[in-house]
Amino acid sequence: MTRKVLVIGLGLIGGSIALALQKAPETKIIGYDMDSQTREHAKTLHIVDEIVTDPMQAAADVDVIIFGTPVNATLDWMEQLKSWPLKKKVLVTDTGSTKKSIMQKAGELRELGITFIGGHPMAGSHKSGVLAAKAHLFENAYYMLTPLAGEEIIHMAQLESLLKYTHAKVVSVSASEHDHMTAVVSHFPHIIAASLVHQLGGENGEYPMTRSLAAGGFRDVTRIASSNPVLWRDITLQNREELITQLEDWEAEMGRVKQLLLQGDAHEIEAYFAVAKDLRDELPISAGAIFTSFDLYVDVPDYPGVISEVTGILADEAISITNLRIVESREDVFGVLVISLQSEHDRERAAKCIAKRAHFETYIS
Ligand SMILES: NC(=O)C1=CN([C@@H]2O[C@H](COP(=O)(O)OP(=O)(O)OC[C@H]3O[C@@H](n4cnc5c(N)ncnc54)[C@H](O)[C@@H]3O)[C@@H](O)[C@H]2O)C=CC1
Ligand SMILES: O=C(O)C(=O)Cc1ccc(O)cc1
Repeated sequence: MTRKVLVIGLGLIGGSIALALQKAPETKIIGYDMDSQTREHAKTLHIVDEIVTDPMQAAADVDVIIFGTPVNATLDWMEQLKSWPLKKKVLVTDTGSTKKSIMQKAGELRELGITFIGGHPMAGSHKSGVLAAKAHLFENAYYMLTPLAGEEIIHMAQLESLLKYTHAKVVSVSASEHDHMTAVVSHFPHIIAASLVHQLGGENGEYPMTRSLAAGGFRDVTRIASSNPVLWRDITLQNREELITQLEDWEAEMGRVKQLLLQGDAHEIEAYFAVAKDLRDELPISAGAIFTSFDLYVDVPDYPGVISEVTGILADEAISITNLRIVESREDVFGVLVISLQSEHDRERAAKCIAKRAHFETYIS
């Protein structure tokens, strides 16, 4: 019997889940988004099998409902769900970055006999919208589930058997553990990134040239400030208690740094950076990497057209590139071209065909 899945919210995350689930056998993916252009794209790009304009009507006949909406919109939909005609065994989940408020609402749904298991794939990017959706977005990333206490094992198994098509690592945690951990590694860094950009904005009057100098490091640490503001408004509002604690800890930490600078003790300052370097260098790469990119470094000789030669080879082999940059223009005959690919598999294929057809050396950082 065909399993029917309704995805509400077809942006980066909802669209990527829908694409990943296209590989699930005997599964029909139905999609809804409040934005008509998104609905149109989802249909023409075959992200879903069917687009609907009335999610309530569609929900009556589906086995699984997945919310890919910003977290405040998800709360609104969950409220509406209470009065919808649904299949008795429907399984409802979400993809939101916060979990405490959502699971509180899930408790209300449980009282009405509706099963809701919170979900949060720990992968994504600063990009948003259906056109950024990718089937492999969640590969190897953690996918956190936050069941209500006493959730039936069979419901967990049903959800996991569907999510296996995302190729993510599914783990279960409580909603409060989730909101604490994500505040530290995801939500608070967004505030810091935005604040650094604000600080740069403040330079415009007296030192307008500063922004032209914002290169490598600044761009790395502020990439996430380019994310969808509506999404982050909702996330920070829903997780504001944890974020206030993070902010207080950060203020204390900055106080410590200020003291180090006031004292001007070279040894202590070096130790501060050394401890941070060691901790940063020990971070696992694949375990829950939030923004996964598969970079391939190519040593390319310095002659006109060499970059289009490499991209042409990849195009011939139908390998998509997500990013391309030159990290270092050396003064000798070789430069390093960094190509970001969509998956480990694509990176291996790219390395092989570049080596075979162009004889350039490739390596992974
Ligand atoms: N952006 C990221 O990297 C990640 C985001 N998330 C979570 O996934 C959810 C979706 O985020 P993204 O896909 O990044 O956002 P997005 O902005 O790419 O997509 C959201 C989609 O929801 C639609 N939408 C907004 N309000 C709606 C409503 N009331 N009813 C129906 N559709 C509505 C929008 O039109 C849009 O197509 C959020 O809850 C977010 O916290 C989770 C992991 C990573
Ligand atoms: O782009 C990045 O590095 C992100 O931070 C992506 C992201 C955004 C929201 C999440 O809940 C999880 C991951």
